[in-house]
Amino acid sequence: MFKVRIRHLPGNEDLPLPRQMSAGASGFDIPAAVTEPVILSPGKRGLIPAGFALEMPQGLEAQVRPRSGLALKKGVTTLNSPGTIDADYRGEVGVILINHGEEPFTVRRGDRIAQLVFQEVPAVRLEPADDLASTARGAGGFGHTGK
Ligand SMILES: O=c1ccn([C@H]2C[C@H](O)[C@@H](COP(=O)(O)OP(=O)(O)OP(=O)(O)O)O2)c(=O)[nH]1
Repeated sequence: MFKVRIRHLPGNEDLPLPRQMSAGASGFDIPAAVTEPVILSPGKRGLIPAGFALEMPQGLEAQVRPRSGLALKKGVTTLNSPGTIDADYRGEVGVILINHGEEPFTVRRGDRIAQLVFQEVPAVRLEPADDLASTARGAGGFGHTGK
């Protein structure tokens, strides 16, 4: 179990904290912290504030992921999916939403627009090398095995 500290930014104490909607849910749903409704026209994107900031232990990240219901029913998703919240980021979490649907989409205060999933991030040091170990795949990629 990891402990992640969270604080509402001033003026957002009325919003619920992100929460898991079932005991086994991976994600903590993020309520929108817009003060006025925001309308995303078809094809448009916007940065929706979440109204809170996080303090994670080093070695964790938080991913901002879409909600499948919004994606399926409205065509609304997170553009940079998954968004990355770094362990050392102390600013307000934001959700970059895009409307791929045919209808305008309205974001209202408190709407659950995305979800936060916490992940462990291994410590990695990149080591410059002249040769890389060979494999059967080699440089094949991008669909080289066919359909
Ligand atoms: O969906 C997102 C993605 C990022 N962030 C915040 C937290 C993250 O730690 C910071 C930087 O994100 P990222 O590294 O993806 O952005 P960048 O474009 O590389 O900007 P920077 O140069 O600030 O790192 O922005 C969010 O609030 N929501």
